[in-house]
Amino acid sequence: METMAGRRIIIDDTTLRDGEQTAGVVFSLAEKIRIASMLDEIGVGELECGIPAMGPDEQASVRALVDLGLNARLITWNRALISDIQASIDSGVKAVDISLSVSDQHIVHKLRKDRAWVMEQLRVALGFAKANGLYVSVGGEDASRADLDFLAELMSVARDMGADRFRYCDTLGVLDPFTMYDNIKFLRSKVDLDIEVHTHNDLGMATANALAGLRAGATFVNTTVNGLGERAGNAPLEEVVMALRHACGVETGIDTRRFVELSRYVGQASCRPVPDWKAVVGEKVFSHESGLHTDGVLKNPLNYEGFDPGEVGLHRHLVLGKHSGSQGLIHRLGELGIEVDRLEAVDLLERVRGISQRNKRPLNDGELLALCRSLPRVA
Ligand SMILES: CC(=O)SCCNC(=O)CCNC(=O)[C@H](O)C(C)(C)COP(=O)(O)OP(=O)(O)OC[C@H]1O[C@@H](n2cnc3c(N)ncnc32)[C@H](O)[C@@H]1OP(=O)(O)O
Ligand SMILES: O=C(O)CCC(=O)C(=O)O
Repeated sequence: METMAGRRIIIDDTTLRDGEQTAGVVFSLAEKIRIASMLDEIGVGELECGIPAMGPDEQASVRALVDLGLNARLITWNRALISDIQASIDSGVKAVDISLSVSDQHIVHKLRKDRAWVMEQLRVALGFAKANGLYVSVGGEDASRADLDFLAELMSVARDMGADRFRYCDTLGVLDPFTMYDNIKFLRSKVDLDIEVHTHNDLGMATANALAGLRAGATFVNTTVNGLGERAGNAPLEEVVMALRHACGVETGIDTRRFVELSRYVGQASCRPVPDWKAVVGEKVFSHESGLHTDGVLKNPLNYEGFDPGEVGLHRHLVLGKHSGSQGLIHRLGELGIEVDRLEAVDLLERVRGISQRNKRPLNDGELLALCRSLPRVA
């Protein structure tokens, strides 16, 4: 398997397009501007920012984003229709994703057309976009269920017509990372055209599949903040970037220290609060209660933390509850100004467990202090 060392990976974040397609999610223009600005400030290279074909409101919001003059390239989603691409041009973007259904399932049962029709639409739409000087990603919708030879043929036509890249979509999130790797490897071996991977999380493998696609040679990857997106969502920005750093040794140039701020803001704007246990940005993913873990973290955080919480803007929390051990209790009491020895801690621990089990939660400092008053020399 190839290593990724030294590879340049470009993130195309689609929070404002696929993220907003989450059933029931709507961003106001002010929210879109703030999200786009934050993504730009932390160094995300490209933002898929809307669908001008939807009409005047969407066009106006895309135009407002263009007017911000961000460093990030703005790209819009389009069907392979001249009218969609014209709406994007009118909205001021210089880059478009031109989407075509590429699986026979979609071609026959959704579009009710055939492969020749898809090829012809590609020629017409791509020809129009390139004649207008646009940067083009050709989006292969449902690529993961498509015939690979047909995909290679379509990519080859797209490349010859000047397409800048091909977007390989696991639209329904049905791939596993091994198949993803093989498919991207195959397409890379057949056609010299950059590949962008777009992965969904229906089987919980969006991040893994995104990484597999990149490892196989894709250079662009789609993400959304918090993994928002159709159904079970897309590959989360924060997971992809941190996994690239810590599992693959690849730096994207993104300032990860604002991930939590960004995540909380998008959670609020989308009315989809972030679960405490959400990988990378959940409030409690650096909380430790278990005795052996707490002891290990106190000795050296790397014993039980894959990376420093500060890397993403989080803080570590050590809590005392049912699973605690004496070292964690001694440490916390020490912070509260109470010195206890191991024997006293073991005795107190029994009562800590009892309170935690009765209340189904960790203890707060008031409860701890009250417990300590039962110690003869503290009372
Ligand atoms: C996988 C993805 O996420 S792709 C992005 C999908 N995003 C969205 O749908 C959100 C925004 N969508 C919209 O605002 C609207 O759906 C529009 C403006 C795109 C189209 O609206 P309408 O014309 O009213 O059609 P409607 O939404 O019902 O779509 C159905 C039609 O689109 C056709 N269609 C679907 N995909 C495509 C495509 N890639 N290219 C061309 N036509 C397509 C269907 O075959 C169907 O055509 P038919 O009515 O002739 O059978
Ligand atoms: O660009 C495309 O073709 C479709 C992108 C998409 O959102 C998907 O396939 O899930």
